[in-house]
Amino acid sequence: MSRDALEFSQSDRGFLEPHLPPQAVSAPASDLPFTTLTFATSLDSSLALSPGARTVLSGPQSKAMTHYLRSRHDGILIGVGTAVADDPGLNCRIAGVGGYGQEGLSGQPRPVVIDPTGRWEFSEDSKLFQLCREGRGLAPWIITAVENPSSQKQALLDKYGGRFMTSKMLRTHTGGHQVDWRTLFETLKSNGLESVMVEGGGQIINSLLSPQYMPLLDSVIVTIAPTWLGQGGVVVSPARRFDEGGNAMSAARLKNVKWYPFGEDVVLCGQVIVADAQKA
Ligand SMILES: NC(=O)c1ccc[n+]([C@@H]2O[C@H](COP(=O)([O-])OP(=O)(O)OC[C@H]3O[C@@H](n4cnc5c(N)ncnc54)[C@H](O)[C@@H]3O)[C@@H](O)[C@H]2O)c1
Ligand SMILES: Nc1nc(=O)c(N)c(NC[C@H](O)[C@H](O)[C@H](O)COP(=O)(O)O)[nH]1
Repeated sequence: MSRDALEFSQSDRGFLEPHLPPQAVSAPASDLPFTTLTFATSLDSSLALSPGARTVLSGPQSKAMTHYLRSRHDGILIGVGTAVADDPGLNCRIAGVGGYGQEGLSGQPRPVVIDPTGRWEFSEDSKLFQLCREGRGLAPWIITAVENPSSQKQALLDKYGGRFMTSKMLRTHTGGHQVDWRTLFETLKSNGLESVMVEGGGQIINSLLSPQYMPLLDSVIVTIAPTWLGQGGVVVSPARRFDEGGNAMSAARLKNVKWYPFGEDVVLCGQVIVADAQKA
């Protein structure tokens, strides 16, 4: 068994099962993948000390939980801010998956990176491609608005079995890009991803927690670490909502909530409450 493989107990798996994509029973036909929003946060709702900083929040048990979640999803989606800040591996290191005690790549999720302008300068040295070489992870699919991405990057993706997927994106009033999440998730499903976990970062999560897109989320699993990162961090805080009378209301709330302690952290599982008017 690989020395860096992580263990996650059967009893802990049992707790999480109701919040995960269905395993054996065939789910009703849908154009959408089962989508889980999952991230680790501080007590002041920060994901990281600053946008460019890789910040460890999860303790060993909840880190193993995140890797178990990775084994239970076909895809793992992040924004380019996270790719640039973290040089992430985005593979699954649970004992018994491909590359960690088993031949092949079974149980390894497909990394999906949202990079509208092609600013992720990845290379052979990026952790993700190192893992591909070691037979411990899949190459990424990069969702971009760039019509002709760099041929050097294209060649690297071709070499490891990744790809660019060009998607039309709207521009926001601040000059940013806005992917149509429904179309994107449908595309991921039609390319074979039956389930997707979204890991962050802040901009991606805040976007998905807008009224238009939150109906796309099937499950929410949040690790809360007993620490305050302080002001200036990358914060999960979706845009404020107002009712018909113009009064401020909460942006989103969970139902069917369960809390599980994992070491010093607590893991919150639930489903976003969606009003009838939000259902497409
Ligand atoms: N604690 C955790 O669980 C966790 C998880 C992920 C990332 N992080 C941290 O979060 C930080 C990065 O977060 P961030 O908010 O700066 O970056 P991000 O990962 O959310 O990426 C932001 C970029 O993604 C693209 N993007 C985001 N939303 C989009 C949308 N709706 N449509 C089209 N493109 C979109 C844009 O190019 C944007 O610049 C890093 O420090 C990372 O370490 C922490
Ligand atoms: N669950 C969780 N706890 C954390 O404390 C933390 N910082 C992240 N961050 C998620 C983000 O997506 C990171 O980029 C990947 O966690 C890096 O992934 P690797 O370990 O390199 O595979 N996620």
